[in-house]
Amino acid sequence: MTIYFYKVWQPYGCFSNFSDHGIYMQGTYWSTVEHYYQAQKFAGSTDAVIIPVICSAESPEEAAALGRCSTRKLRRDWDLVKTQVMREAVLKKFLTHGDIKEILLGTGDELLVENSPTDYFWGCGLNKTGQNHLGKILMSVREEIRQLRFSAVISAEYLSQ
Ligand SMILES: Nc1c(N[C@@H]2O[C@H](COP(=O)(O)O)[C@@H](O)[C@H]2O)[nH]c(=O)[nH]c1=O
Repeated sequence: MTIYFYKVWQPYGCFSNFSDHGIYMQGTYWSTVEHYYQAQKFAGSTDAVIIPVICSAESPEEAAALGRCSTRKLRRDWDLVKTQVMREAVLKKFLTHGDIKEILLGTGDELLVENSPTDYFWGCGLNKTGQNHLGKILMSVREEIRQLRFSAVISAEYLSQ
């Protein structure tokens, strides 16, 4: 059965990048994945001064509004790197917070879909034809964490022999 998620207060809200799960990335604490992701749009760009402002935004909504401001200059390679930037942040989130890691692993092999009515890149969009890149990242992070756990069990068994 497909698992749809979107807003933090809805079922599986911890899969949203707006969920209240902070991460350390590059020596800095980011209140949510969304804060980090929006700030990375400006890394190395002439508008990089906005990065600390986004980092200290009061909420993920405010961070997203700052990052989406169309008058600021995005880094030139943003379209090439944004999926990797997002994956690294989402992986860090689930490695940092054990409770939501178990929720993610508990979804087994179910299809995860960000049910955004407006976003056809990260989500599935209103008519469900979107690319669902956030759902795909979550499923790949789930697989990576599963493999890490499997390797740890095998190592422990080997050491105890
Ligand atoms: N969850 C969620 C959203 N979705 C998130 O928005 C981000 C994409 O931003 P951008 O690349 O600037 O279009 C990405 O993290 C996606 O998961 N947007 C919202 O306005 N509200 C929300 O509750």
